[in-house]
Amino acid sequence: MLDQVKDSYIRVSGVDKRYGGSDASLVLQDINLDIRKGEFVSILGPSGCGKSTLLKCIAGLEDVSNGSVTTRGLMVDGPPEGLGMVFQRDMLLDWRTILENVLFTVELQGKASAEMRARASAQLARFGLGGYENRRPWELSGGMRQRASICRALLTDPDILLMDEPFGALDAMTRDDLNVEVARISHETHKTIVFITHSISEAVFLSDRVVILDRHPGRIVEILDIDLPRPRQLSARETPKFGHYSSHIRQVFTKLGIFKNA
Ligand SMILES: Nc1ncnc2c1ncn2[C@@H]1O[C@H](COP(=O)(O)OP(=O)(O)OP(=O)(O)O)[C@@H](O)[C@H]1O
Repeated sequence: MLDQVKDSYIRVSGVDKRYGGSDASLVLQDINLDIRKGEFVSILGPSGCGKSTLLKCIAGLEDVSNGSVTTRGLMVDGPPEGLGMVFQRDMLLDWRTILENVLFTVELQGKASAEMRARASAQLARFGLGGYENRRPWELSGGMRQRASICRALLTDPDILLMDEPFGALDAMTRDDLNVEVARISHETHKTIVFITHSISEAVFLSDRVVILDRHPGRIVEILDIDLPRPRQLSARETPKFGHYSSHIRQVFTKLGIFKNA
């Protein structure tokens, strides 16, 4: 039984999702996905295919219309314990300092303490933000802000991390830098991570498996295993195997009519 839960630490089973009434159009259709404990899974697909909706269903922020979602063997019917989220917009509050922002969620949960404060400071230092604790978000670059929001998500040491296109708004160099950071977190902490992205190379670089979605309605067309050694550095992107995975995904999107000029 324990192994079964480990192999389907997150289980999405026969999930359909419509927003609105039963005659509203399907956003997700028959999604089936088992994510193992400690696995890094990316959800890759075109705009509007339902990636964020799928993540919200896993996070218990949206109800499913059919099917079920479980985490650690328990039905999801609201945000589960031990789950951290990072969004595309960093959601930092301008009137709070960076340290106060990192502490915001634990404050809401009534768990703020001197120990949490010390942990938040240590976390910020680890993410290259030592000395910025008392700055306001608008004094930081986009990459630094996103680092702070990752610190906030990690503060209570959740073993599941859901990341909704966290680096989509960042420049390419900052994004590369944060990709390496996230790969490090995954490798060192063995958290179970579900990561939404539009970027093929980001998905291949980070993942153990890439889930490829089509749109209208959103459905899984392929789940690709990425067999590249870890820990991964950016140089992994120059290897033939990396090129093979990327070109395979491009071909899938071309066949689906999503890429016209591949
Ligand atoms: N709260 C909502 N109410 C009604 N429709 C919604 C809601 N949220 C999303 N949708 C619709 O569901 C579909 C999928 O949206 P979703 O944001 O999940 O896609 P996505 O793949 O994450 O898109 P993007 O990559 O552009 O962020 C879209 O047609 C969107 O308009």
